[in-house]
Amino acid sequence: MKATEVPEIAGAYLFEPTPYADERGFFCRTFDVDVVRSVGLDPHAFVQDSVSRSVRGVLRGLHLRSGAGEAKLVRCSYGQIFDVVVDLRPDSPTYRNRAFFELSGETQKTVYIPAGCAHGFQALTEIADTSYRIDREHDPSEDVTIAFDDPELAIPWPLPVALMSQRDREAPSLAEVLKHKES
Ligand SMILES: Cc1cn([C@H]2C[C@H](O)[C@@H](COP(=O)(O)OP(=O)(O)O[C@H]3O[C@@H](C)C(=O)[C@@H](O)[C@H]3O)O2)c(=O)[nH]c1=O
Repeated sequence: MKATEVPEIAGAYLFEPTPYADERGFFCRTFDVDVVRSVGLDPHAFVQDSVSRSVRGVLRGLHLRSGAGEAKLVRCSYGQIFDVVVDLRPDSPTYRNRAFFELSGETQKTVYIPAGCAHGFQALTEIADTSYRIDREHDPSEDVTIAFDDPELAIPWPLPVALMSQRDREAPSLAEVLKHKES
């Protein structure tokens, strides 16, 4: 497994596994304590693993966590997603940068997203399963949502939006979220 820095987002990493393919399909390691530790992350920090299933065109996000935030490992375990990270840490050298990834069940790449960044994705295949590891227990009272179509962010979502949660549909703009954060 290879770990590389994500140039657009300070402290973010991309983990690329080496799949072993044969006539049955493939085998591939998706998490390796030694590799995670080699880039300075604590592999034992992760406390919850989750998966979401989405149908084609579903958009989830952009989500941010208030308080201490939440670092996460994100991987598309089946299908394909267009994945988006936005740096919203005011003290970061890459503040307000965006990064885009194509994650898929074929490559099994994992993105490490530092706390303080917003995250969202769109499902590109009929079914797309997205797996997470998070470093703090989920707490819905800390959920923050930013409009997926915020003009300042101008994210090039590849497909028309098929479905979104009510929370995501009603999300405020980035400017409103940042104003609230500062007050
Ligand atoms: C995210 C999450 C949700 N839930 C519950 C709450 C709710 O009843 C149900 C669905 O939650 P949501 O609608 O928030 O799920 P979803 O919109 O898929 O939220 C996810 O979006 C992507 C973009 C992320 O980055 C994730 O961290 C997470 O915020 O699952 C948990 O129990 N644990 C969790 O970690």
